[in-house]
Amino acid sequence: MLPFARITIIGIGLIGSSIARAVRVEMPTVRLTGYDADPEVRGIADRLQLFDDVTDTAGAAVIDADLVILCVPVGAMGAVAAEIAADLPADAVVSDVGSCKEEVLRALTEALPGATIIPAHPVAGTERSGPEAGFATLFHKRWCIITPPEGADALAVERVSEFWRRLGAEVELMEPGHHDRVLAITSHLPHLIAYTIVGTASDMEEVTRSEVIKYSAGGFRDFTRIAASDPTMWRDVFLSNREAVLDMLQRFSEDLSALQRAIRWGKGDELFELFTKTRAIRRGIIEQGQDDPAPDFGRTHD
Ligand SMILES: NC(=O)C1=CN([C@@H]2O[C@H](COP(=O)(O)OP(=O)(O)OC[C@H]3O[C@@H](n4cnc5c(N)ncnc54)[C@H](O)[C@@H]3O)[C@@H](O)[C@H]2O)C=CC1
Ligand SMILES: O=C(O)C(=O)Cc1ccc(O)cc1
Repeated sequence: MLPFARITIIGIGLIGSSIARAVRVEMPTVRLTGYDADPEVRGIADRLQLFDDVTDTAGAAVIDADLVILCVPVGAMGAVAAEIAADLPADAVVSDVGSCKEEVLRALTEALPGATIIPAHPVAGTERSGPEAGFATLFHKRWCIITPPEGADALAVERVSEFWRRLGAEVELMEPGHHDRVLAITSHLPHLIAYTIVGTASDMEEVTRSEVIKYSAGGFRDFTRIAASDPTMWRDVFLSNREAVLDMLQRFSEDLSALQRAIRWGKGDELFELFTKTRAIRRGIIEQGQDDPAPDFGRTHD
């Protein structure tokens, strides 16, 4: 049996449109409704026939939904939840796909007291955004972390888990605060570092900058892909997960200072030891089948 029959997606960007496409493939009998605050995005969603219905207001989109998934930047989650509050059916499950969970859960709970809220985070994406960037296989073999609030309805948690499994994801449950610390180091800090290094390179004098572009071999190119990620989305991530990101950043700066010292004093053995350890981590990731799918996905879905 299908976990949900009438699904509403609010925010039709990379993630919202990918969910819509995947639902069409994996659960074709589901009735899909979409809403986006941007009329141009609503027009594109109509043209691409991603939904059975695209509505002009958030309230109209949720009126008969049994699952509502908020796919907007994390800083907009609370406002969107407040917008749907009056029209949300009492038995609907509300979920989201935000990259940070603790503050989003607080915002959703405040805007929707008494609603069944089961947040989720598909750990899958690319640097691209908007409805045309999405694709149906985005979640295949990727983790989806469900972060239920304390005392959450077990059946609702299982229905949301089953929904994500049907889209091809592997589901894991996690406490929201723990999720935010894990993602701070595995996703948020790497993005911050990419934004910094590309920013530093672009601040160089004119002649060096053109050489940076000309000779951007592997390392720098990989950073520019990540640093091309959506500015609104990532501004919101850093403001929402402030504590955990600042904590990881502190540790990172200490480790960076240690490396700086090792280079200054010619401690090659320290450098070698670290690089050997990090190489093993990369190999471990590949063995688990979690190596970087994004660049290929991005290219084949242009
Ligand atoms: N981009 C990625 O790789 C991943 C993103 N996420 C999370 O998914 C969420 C969506 O991200 P993307 O799809 O990448 O962003 P996106 O920029 O592609 O799409 C966001 C959409 O939300 C709409 N929107 C913004 N404010 C709104 C509002 N108040 N009401 C209705 N619509 C509104 C925008 O018009 C836009 O179409 C974010 O919370 C992000 O943290 C999660 C996993 C991966
Ligand atoms: O494009 C990449 O490399 C990503 O890291 C995609 C991504 C961005 C944000 C998330 O919360 C999860 C995945």
